[in-house]
Order: sequence, then C-alpha cells, then structure tokens
Amino acid sequence: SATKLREHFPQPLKKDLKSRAEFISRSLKEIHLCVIDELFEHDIALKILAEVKELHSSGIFQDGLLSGGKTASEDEEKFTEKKIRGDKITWLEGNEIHVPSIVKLIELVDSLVISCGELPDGLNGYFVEGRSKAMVACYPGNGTGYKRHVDNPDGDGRCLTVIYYLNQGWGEDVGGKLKIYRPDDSNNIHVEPVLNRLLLFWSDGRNPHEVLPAYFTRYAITIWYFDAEQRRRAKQLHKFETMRDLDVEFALSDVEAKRKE
Ligand SMILES: O=C(O)CCC(=O)Nc1cc2ccccc2cn1
Ligand SMILES: [Mn+2]
Repeated sequence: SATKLREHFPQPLKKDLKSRAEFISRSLKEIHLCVIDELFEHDIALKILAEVKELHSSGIFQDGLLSGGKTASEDEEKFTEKKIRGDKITWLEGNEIHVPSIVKLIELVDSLVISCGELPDGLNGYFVEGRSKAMVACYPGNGTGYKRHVDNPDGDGRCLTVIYYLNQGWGEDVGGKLKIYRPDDSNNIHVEPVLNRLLLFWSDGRNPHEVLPAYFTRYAITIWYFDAEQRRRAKQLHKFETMRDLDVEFALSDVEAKRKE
C-alpha cells in the first residue's frame, strides 16, 4: 500500500519546493510513481475539501465523460461504459475566484512540476510546458469505481498524472483505493485516497490503474501535464478533432511568471 511504501521511500521532512521536487523526481525515476502526504497544513486541506463539497452541492458535477465526449445517458451504445466509470466531474482552469484554496493547490502542484523540470533530468527526459485543466471528480459511493485503464495509452501528449485526494477519515471498509498494476501483477500498489495526499505517476502504460468500488463519497482533483514534444506530434496527427476539456492546454510559463513576481 502507499502507506507501506512510505516506509521504504520516506518523504523529505523539509517541505520546501526543492526538497520535494528532488524527492518526486527520484521516486518517479525509481518506481514510476510518488506519494506525498500532508501536502498542505491540515486547515488548508480542509478548506480545499470544503470548496469541493460546495461545488458538489451546487450541482455542477456532470457524468464522467466517455471517449467521444458524450455522457453515458446521451450515448446509448456507450451505456455499457457507464459501468466502467462511476465518477461525476467538473473542470477548473486554476484562476477561479470562487475556489481560492483549490487554486492554491493547482499553483503548488504547478510549482512542484516546474521545480522538478529545473532539476537535471528531473522529469525523466520529458519537457513539460503545459498542463490540462484540473478535473474535480466525485464517486457517489454506490459501489462504482473506474475500470482498469491507462491514462495515455497512445501518445496524446500527457506524460504525468497528478492526483490530490480529499477523503477525510477514510478507512479500509469503504473501499475506493486506487490499484496501480505492476508488471506480472507482482506487488501492485494500492493507494489509499486519504485527505491531503498527493499522488504522481507517469500517464503511459507504466501505470495501468483502476479505482476499486467505493462505498463513500470519494473526492479527488486530477491534473495532467503535457510533454511538449509528444504534444506537438499528437497535434500534428490531428488527434484533437473534438477539443474536450481534457485536451485544453495551459502554459506553465504564466504560472512561473506569477510565482516569481
Ligand atoms: O481517482 C483516482 O484515484 C483515479 C481515477 C482515474 O483514473 N481517473 C481518470 C479520469 C479520466 C477522465 C478522462 C480521461 C481519462 C481519465 C483517466 N483516469
Ligand atoms: Mn486514470
């Protein structure tokens, strides 16, 4: 489990960008994923959770989009896919004034990724210049999850998946762990989706994963980071007929400029 993982791979006590970036880079290089707990002070984590709950109760969440940009209800033959993922989602750009703590999260994650990129070979040969919108997801807790999949199986440009979990008081009995598969199914990693935990992993076939059936309202915020070269090539291949929320890219340079001012 990710909690056990921390025994072999203790995260740095220092919480400055550089220490964390070095840890993230080493962890991604050695085990293709990284877990950082207590990302924020506890009160900030609770503020992020409160804002997500506010979004949820505002009714803004939609059925998780299936490939082709349709929701299951609209698209009958995709109805079977409904069983594939039970999440409800909404997308944020990272500049919204009504969710200031979620914006703080997005800015910190951007800064961590930028700091990794500034280390020698910090991102395993990827060159990250942009990211997706932030996807706020909620699993309603009716035993649905998200069937085994790879985030970027076909070189669409996304190289790094970053997920921030928000589930206060999570316990084994309510399920909803993220199961990350390892080759020949030996020592798969089960990530407990606990409040204030940050998970990072390479988005390609190195990390097939699935959300195990969840029996509680399970919240998470996901951001994908693009490798400039892979993204350019994917665009050339006209991979983006329909620009889904997932495909919109934001330049990190703006974030960097803002951070330095
Ligand atoms: O919440 C978690 O622990 C991870 C859930 C998860 O894998 N979500 C997810 C959501 C996606 C939405 C659109 C396209 C690809 C996607 C890939 N993965
Ligand atoms: Mn995924």
